[in-house]
Amino acid sequence: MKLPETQVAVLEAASANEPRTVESLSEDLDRKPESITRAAFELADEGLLDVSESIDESVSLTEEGRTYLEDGLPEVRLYEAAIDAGGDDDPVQMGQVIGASGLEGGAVDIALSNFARKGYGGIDSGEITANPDAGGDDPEATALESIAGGDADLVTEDTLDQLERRGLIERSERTVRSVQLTDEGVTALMEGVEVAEEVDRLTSEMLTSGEWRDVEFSEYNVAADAPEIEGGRHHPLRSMAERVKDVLVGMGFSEMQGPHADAEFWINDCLFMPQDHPARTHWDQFGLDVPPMQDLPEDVRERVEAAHREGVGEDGEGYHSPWGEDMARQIDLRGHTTSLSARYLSGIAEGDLEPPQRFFSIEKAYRNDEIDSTHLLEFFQIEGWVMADDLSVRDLMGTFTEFYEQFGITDLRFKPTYNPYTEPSFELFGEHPVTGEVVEIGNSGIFRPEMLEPLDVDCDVMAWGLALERLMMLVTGAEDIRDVHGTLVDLDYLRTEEVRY
Ligand SMILES: N[C@@H](Cc1ccccc1)C(=O)O
Repeated sequence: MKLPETQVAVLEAASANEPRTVESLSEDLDRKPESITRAAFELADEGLLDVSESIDESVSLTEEGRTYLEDGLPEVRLYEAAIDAGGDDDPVQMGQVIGASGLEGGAVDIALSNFARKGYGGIDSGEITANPDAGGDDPEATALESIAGGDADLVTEDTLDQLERRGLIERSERTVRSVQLTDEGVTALMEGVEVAEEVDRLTSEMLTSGEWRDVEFSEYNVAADAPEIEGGRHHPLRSMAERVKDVLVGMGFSEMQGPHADAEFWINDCLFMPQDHPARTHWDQFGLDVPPMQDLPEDVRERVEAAHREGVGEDGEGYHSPWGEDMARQIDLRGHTTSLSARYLSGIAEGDLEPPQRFFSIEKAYRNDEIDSTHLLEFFQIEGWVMADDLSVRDLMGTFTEFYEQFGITDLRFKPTYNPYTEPSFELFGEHPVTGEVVEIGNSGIFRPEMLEPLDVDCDVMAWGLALERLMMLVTGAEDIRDVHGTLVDLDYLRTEEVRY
């Protein structure tokens, strides 16, 4: 009889007297379990082998379980501390016993609830008593040791259930396949089996040489186990950015581009932010230790300086605050992408622009913020502006309503705010779908003449900076930004998050 190579190997390694697992064959024959499984099923189809399946349950300690294995269960530590303090004779102060036990934080609550459940003693008005008869081996502690030592079968089902409820162990099931020779298989082996030339994929060489005519092709077994393959894919936040881009392009906007590290001139000075403005100290903007920006357009620089010193228009006052070129040329990581808007409005990016114009960017901004559930040190800002002859706050609100509707967000709220470069200014808020909390999602306004005139723009410009991550939180219901973006994100989330469209 002629059989493909792997089938011959499996047949020869299988025994008629005792089942052998696919894993052990895979090790002995140095072939992948999935090819052994495939060969085994093919041999079973031929009647040469029996394949049997059983479920193997494995138990392992979770991180918390391992901690308790080392340090002792919290309730046992509490009990021991209570006994040491004489709690088996008279009630003792709880604070004192907890202190002596060395338990801290959440472990204290865990200790107290299990202490009561296990009848280790009583707790009453801040005092604790220990039941002297309760000492001895704690079955859960013993079970943790057995499981760690690979003897999970010594542990009773009840204890396993209890440990699983406490989150101290993880149980997983897996199918174990074993093979055994049938009588027909034994006969075939005695009569002799040979390796047949069989291929599992067609190559271009086979096609050109004509060899494909003479070989035998193995059949596909779509039921065979195969390793999971994680293909590359876009980060969910990147997909969200792409979607926002599509929406804005659909609304007639063009994309802006520009440097992440830029002169403070474009980040702050053009935005009529005085050089002694608190946001310019390095507390929330990252300054870079690099040579200053050389090429600032001289005419724009002069007009910006004049706006800062004397103001703009007849009633202009300016800040009269110190203004120096050194600071304007200093390079920072941009704290907002409004630096791009300043570059585009000034004409240095695309030349002079005639109204109407619409521009956007979805790019990173960097701030030295305190990291928490809604802040990272860098985030994606959805920057945008519209230039036209006559714009009002209604246009701004209408644009936001239309934009956010495309993401199913219809309950926008607006709150007046202050920006040095816009008047009036509005913050935007949306409701978080899970927590119901009202979350800030952006900031906006109509650029002031003190910003526009030095940039030589003589019509209206409304503008905004929205946070992509916050939009993502409202769309996905994520409650912590760190679950979506950054080093703490769960890989499974990145692999399996559905594409939202
Ligand atoms: N630069 C502002 C956003 C903004 C842009 C344009 C106009 C008004 C506000 C921020 O980072 O919060």
